[in-house]
Amino acid sequence: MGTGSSKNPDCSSSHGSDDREDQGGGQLYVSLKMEENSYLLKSELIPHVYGSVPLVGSWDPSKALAMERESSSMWELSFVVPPNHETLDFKFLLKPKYSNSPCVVEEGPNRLLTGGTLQGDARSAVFRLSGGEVLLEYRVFIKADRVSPFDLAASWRAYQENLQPSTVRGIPDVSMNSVPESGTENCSSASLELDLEHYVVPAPTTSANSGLLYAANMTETPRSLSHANAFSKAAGGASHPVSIGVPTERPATIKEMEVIVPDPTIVYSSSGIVESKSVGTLSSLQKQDGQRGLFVDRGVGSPRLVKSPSLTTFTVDQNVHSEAKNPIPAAAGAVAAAAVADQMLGPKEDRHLAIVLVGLPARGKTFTAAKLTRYLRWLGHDTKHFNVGKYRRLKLGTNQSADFFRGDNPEGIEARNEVAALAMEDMIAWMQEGGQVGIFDATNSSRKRRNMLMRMAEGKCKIFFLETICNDRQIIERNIRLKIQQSPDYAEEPDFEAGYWDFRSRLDNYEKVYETVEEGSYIKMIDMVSGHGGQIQVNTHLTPRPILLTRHGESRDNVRGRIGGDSVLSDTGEVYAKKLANFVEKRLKNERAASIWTSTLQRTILTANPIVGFPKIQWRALDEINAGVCDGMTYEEIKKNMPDEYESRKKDKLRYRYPRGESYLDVIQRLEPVIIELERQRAPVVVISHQAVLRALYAYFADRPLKEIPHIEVPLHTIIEIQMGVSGVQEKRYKLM
Ligand SMILES: O=P(O)(O)OC[C@H]1O[C@@](CO)(OP(=O)(O)O)[C@@H](O)[C@@H]1O
Repeated sequence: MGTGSSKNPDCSSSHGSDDREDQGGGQLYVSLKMEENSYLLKSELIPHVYGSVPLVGSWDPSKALAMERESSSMWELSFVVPPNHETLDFKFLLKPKYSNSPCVVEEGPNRLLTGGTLQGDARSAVFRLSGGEVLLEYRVFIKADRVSPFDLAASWRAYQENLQPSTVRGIPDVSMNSVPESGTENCSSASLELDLEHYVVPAPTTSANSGLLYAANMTETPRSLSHANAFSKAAGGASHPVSIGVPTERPATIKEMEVIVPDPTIVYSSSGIVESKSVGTLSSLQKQDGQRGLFVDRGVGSPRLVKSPSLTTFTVDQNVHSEAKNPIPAAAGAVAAAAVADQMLGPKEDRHLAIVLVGLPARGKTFTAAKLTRYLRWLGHDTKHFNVGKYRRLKLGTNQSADFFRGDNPEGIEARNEVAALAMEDMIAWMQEGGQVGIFDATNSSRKRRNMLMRMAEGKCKIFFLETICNDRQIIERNIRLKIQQSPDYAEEPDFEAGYWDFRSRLDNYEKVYETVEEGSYIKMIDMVSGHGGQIQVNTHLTPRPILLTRHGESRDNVRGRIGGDSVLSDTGEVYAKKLANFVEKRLKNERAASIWTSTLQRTILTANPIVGFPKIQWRALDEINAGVCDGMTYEEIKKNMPDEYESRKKDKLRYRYPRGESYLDVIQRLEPVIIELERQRAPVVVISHQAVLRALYAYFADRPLKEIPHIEVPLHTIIEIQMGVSGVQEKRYKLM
């Protein structure tokens, strides 16, 4: 996301020790303030900061950063730098906000900021106006605090949401160098500039950055509330449409979980074979933990599924599936439920499925629901996420105290049931219009509430419960803190502690009446402490890590315009391979582990060749779309010799299947194990693959609609960095050549 505000120094030189310092994580949050002493002289000129690094204009006054008025006499500018930032030389200047003249630079030498500390005295800033006759003086203050990535992310989100100063745990908004200067390079040398920011190119507007930040944001806008006019009325009695700009909500988080899935679609056998009927793939469970070097997967399945040796926590709901013998292999709730959904969508009359979340607050329900929604949509199921909290806030406002959630507060219970019923009605109405999978996101923590939902679903859709149980105090604590920072329920609570204790007491109220699911069909996701009891690790974790997607270097077939094939790299492609190795070395230099995934085709393997120091894994699932009888032809040749095929593909590129080859839909299906594995990885992964495959993978992370997949731009010699973490999914693109 480019939070770094100053250029990174060459860490291989004398800055090595700073590197170590940085490992504690976090950034330096620097706040510069100027106080006007000359009250008599209110100037139209706005204080700005300009200085030696691009963040502050590289000494170009027209690019100086404007300070914001904090109070009638105080001006403020805050920004974030790495703790080991290079020395920043800067000065204050005065100029109008939207013009560069007049422009008055402060008197005296440059100011120096090193390690977040201002060198020398924080002397006043003195400006000479009106030909030197008038002196304007400001007192200068500087403060630097180390802040955690969570706080930064929260602050940045607040900034993006509000586009105005907000305060998140006392941290005002962050100024960021979001579009660093980019440049292209034509030289044939394979080395890269030390500063990778040099290669950043803007991501497309529909990229992963565009709207994925708040999970509850993406949920359905309550239609029942707008239809029933249950919401706002203007003073004159005229009704207003329900505002879509409702307060937003961050997903709570789960660090890692075990999924216990009484899943009718996955057949388990003790031989370690897993068959997922949802995708028709058959893959062997293979254990290769700690493996280094080249591993060749000749099948399309996951090369790295970890099987649990323990059955102790495996719970099977007999209502759902009485034959399951083994716990499932590593798979997220999202994936398991996708398989369930697939199976349940068989007969025509059963083509609607409600997945009802169950769990105490701060157990990661919204996060799970958002992931499920994304995954099911990517698989092609029409899926919607209904968040009951959003309904509650729209109908009842955001300022409900903990008392509202008491189990012995009949009005509170009634109001909460009412909004839950409204959301369920909306969900069922949407299904009756053709919607397939509805994800119903609320605590649904009592049997009575769940009975109500089951009754409403009767004859209309299948229903199963997905319970998220988390007993890890640390994870819960972290989720609670995120909730206070990010939930609209506490947006108007300036006092973090007050919000914290209110939410704690809300949680107590829920805990007193919570009833775990024992009825109907259900899946339980039970927390898991890594390494305890041989439990399965699944992919629903939030360890921030980048996934780097790139096509192979240009191939000889690319040069000739031939599709498919298995040719080697062109000269340009070879240069890219070297540059990529250089890039990977720099980008991942601070990572303890990472892996390089390629297809089984030469052009990706050769592209990965110069990369050293990381294990490489070949996946057949990452091979390019199989062009069948057209393999090796140019598009022109296909048009000339097989005009009907050419036209059919043009008409429906997503569904078109090359004779004896594949369609994009086929590619998406075979990528399922890759997605599961990518989600599960805790370390960075570099995926070197092909145009069609990367379109499908990218679409999953960027949440792009199915129909767009065959047309997504995935240029050669460009790296798409996807950041997966608590703050959602973000994207950055580097163009190396
Ligand atoms: O679906 P379209 O747009 O044809 O793109 C897929 C094509 O991209 C190509 C290049 O044209 O992939 P690749 O990057 O592997 O070389 C073809 O091999 C492949 O058939």
